[in-house]
Amino acid sequence: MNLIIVPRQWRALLPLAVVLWGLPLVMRNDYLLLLCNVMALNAMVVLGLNLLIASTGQVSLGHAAFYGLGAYLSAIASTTWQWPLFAALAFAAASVAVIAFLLALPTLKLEGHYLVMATLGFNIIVFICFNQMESVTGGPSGFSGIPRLALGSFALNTDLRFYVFIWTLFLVAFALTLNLLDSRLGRALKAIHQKELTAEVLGIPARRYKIVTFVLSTVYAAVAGFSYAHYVTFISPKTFDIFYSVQIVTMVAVGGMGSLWGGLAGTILLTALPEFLHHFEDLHVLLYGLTLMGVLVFCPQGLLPALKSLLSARLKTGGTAILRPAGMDRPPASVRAGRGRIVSAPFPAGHPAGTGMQGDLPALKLSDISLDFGGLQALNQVGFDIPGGRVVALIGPNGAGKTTLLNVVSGLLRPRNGQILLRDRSLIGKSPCLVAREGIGRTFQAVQIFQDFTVLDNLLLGYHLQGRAGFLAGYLHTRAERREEAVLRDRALEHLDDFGLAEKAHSPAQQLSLLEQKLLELARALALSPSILLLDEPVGGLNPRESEVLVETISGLRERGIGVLLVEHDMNVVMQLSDRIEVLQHGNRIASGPPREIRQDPRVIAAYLGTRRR
Ligand SMILES: Nc1ncnc2c1ncn2[C@@H]1O[C@H](COP(=O)(O)OP(=O)(O)OP(=O)(O)O)[C@@H](O)[C@H]1O
Repeated sequence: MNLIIVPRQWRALLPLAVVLWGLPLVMRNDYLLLLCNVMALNAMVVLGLNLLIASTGQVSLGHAAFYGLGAYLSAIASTTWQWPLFAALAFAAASVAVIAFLLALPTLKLEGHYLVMATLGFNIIVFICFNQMESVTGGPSGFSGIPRLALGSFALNTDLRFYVFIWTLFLVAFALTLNLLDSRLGRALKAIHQKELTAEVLGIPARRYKIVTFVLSTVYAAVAGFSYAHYVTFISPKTFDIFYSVQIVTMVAVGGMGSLWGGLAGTILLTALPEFLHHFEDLHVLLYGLTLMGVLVFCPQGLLPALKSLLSARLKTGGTAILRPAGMDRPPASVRAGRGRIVSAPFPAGHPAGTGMQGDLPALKLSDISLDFGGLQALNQVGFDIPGGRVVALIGPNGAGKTTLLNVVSGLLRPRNGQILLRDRSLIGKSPCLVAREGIGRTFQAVQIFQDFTVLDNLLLGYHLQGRAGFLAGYLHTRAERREEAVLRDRALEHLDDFGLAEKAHSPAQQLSLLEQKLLELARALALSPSILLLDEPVGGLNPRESEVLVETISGLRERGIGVLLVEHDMNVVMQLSDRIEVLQHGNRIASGPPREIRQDPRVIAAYLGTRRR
């Protein structure tokens, strides 16, 4: 096997393909062949559902309906309207995609499990339609006379031929899905799944991607439905009821939610199990239930992830696991040597990096921002400017409204009234994703690093906006997509080096010390090429020596013309870093001025400095 031309993510797929294609040579049993064909159809629907779960964390309880729509629409097009099979497939897939889009549009706007409810309801409605629209669907008696699949003049009219066709189709779909998840878009989708708001402030359009992924996942079901209809040549509503949707979700849950390989394992197990348990006659339902319960109780994360954790635990106890090296908590060598400051240009050419105007012209202008949480006035007509190349500190006692103001600026909260202008462009009403695109980067009070991503992948999320490759390029891993990814990786590695993190580029981010995580989060925000950076308690939790590293780094941002809005409780850091200090108390701006004035302002001393914990 030439590992150079086989993409990394496909390497495990090749042995699977060999096993699947070789199986009919040893398995000369028509019944088992039929069972394998059913397995492949289920695996196709599960693959689509797993793509949705892996990338957005959303679950659908309506995939049986999309499977059924694929089957019925292609049956009607090819039988009633006498369309060629290829046209029937295109019609069925496109119609399902449009229906899924219309369903996702209002549903995915809402947070939580509304998609589950909506798809459950949708499945019930579609099932009723299949039964009631007798003149079109044949009603409960079913739809017969569907033409068999054929590739040109080659009819797939035996179980064996269909086996080769459907498993090959599945392997292709599996390979393409692995490609997608391994691409820039796949990285963004996984980020949405884990921390949607963090993904949004990095400029990733979470809602759009969720809708596209949902639509794509239903197309897998439609293609499986098409294959099923033209394999069995007769369909009836019973096959596509809500129980099939539940069965599909169970296969995903048993295998491992969001794990493509786990989904395949779950499908094989749950398709084959009832057939083998039939030997136990009346006991088969009980045994099936016990097996399901056993898997879900002992491996709640699913079979494959459980197996993985078991193997890695074994490796660790055997002393072969990669352990965190001693001294990991110390700042990286480059940082210790004073290289924590950004020394090389982290901003690519052609991006508006550092276009915040230097001097005292405002890059960001906040006016009369007010916001209430129910009866609590968190911000009351707050307004000030942040010039490019300056650090403006926002201080105030706990609950003064500092984080709320950062959330308003970054689009996470919408103020009751007020205006936010970034170089004359209003940010009011813009989503966090659009605000990020306008050139506002931010870090969070509690570090928002994707713990199980590598350090490099975390940083690459900050470069998402600089990529152009879409879903199709991700699926096909086109040459342009690979080239673009390579450029972004080089850029990210260089940027990591500026922060002394290059050596750990391929380590999981959870292995980083707090200082390193904070540096990574800052590096990621800077990867957006922001003109304004919002920093929420950047030195919180760090010791004085570590704080120094960050102070030096933040101070260096001035040279780039980046305007910084710094929320910080550490007064030494505030006095050291800021060009101007804004003071909030109970959502009101009570003072503003250079550090030496604020230090002596009696209102500030009374409101904040006098009451702060020592
Ligand atoms: N989502 C929310 N819902 C209701 N009240 C909120 C919400 N977020 C913040 N608040 C309230 O708004 C006020 C301002 O909170 P905010 O977090 O902005 O304060 P802060 O100045 O950042 O405080 P700290 O220094 O402790 O982080 C507080 O009284 C807080 O309890």
